[in-house]
Amino acid sequence: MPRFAANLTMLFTELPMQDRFAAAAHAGFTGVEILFPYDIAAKELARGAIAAGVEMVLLNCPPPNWAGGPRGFAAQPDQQERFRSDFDRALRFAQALRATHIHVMAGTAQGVEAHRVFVENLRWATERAPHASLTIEPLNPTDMPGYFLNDFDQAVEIIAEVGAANLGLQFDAYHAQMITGDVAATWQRVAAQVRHIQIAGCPGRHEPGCGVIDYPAFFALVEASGYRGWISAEYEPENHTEDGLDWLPRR
Ligand SMILES: O=C(O)C(=O)[C@H](O)CO
Ligand SMILES: [Mg+2]
Repeated sequence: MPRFAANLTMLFTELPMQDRFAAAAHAGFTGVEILFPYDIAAKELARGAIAAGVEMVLLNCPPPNWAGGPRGFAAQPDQQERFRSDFDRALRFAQALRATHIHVMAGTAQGVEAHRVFVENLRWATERAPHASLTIEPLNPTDMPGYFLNDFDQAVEIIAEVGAANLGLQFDAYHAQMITGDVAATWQRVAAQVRHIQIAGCPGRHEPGCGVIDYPAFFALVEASGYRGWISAEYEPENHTEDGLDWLPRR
């Protein structure tokens, strides 16, 4: 059975960040992720995770914070210097938090030069942090217009081109359904590259129990593929987070 993590940027937002770790543990999650943790000192976050007994599974890189910033710039040709310094900051946070994965966000960009820069930045980052697991995640163009990485085949090609053992695919089932209309078939195509999974109901991006994705079937498929990583709940709760956790296995 895969392990389940709660995305603390989106779940338990009824509480201050420091209290979300314990709330996630109490609800039955054994891991947590925070999209952009950089507004809070890493030591403080690490204390919260340790006290609650949850593992830090993932953080995003760059940008520096969640409020109003762009969704990354690793594929933006004029931002390579900034990418490198912000990646180093993400690495320091990941080390302090003992985070399993760092999600490298491409940002809005298009064309051949963006592809070249993204590959170059990813090569640099995988060499800079040979012991870190880095991921890239296709985001659907309805929610994230103009985002460079918006297709699963494109992501698999980029991972192959970078050719680093510590770079893999972040498979968000919500985005997969939005992009391809068939999350199960997409999973079958790319499962070998997947390092991390995120889930939400589709459409709407609410609880995994609502919408067209059959999550019990998806979890069975994932398990049958031999996936042993995390599945992270990354959705906007319809109401109070605690009231919408019926989908979580083993509760
Ligand atoms: O949008 C998503 O699905 C993500 O996982 C991004 O990291 C959010 O910034
Ligand atoms: Mg996601």
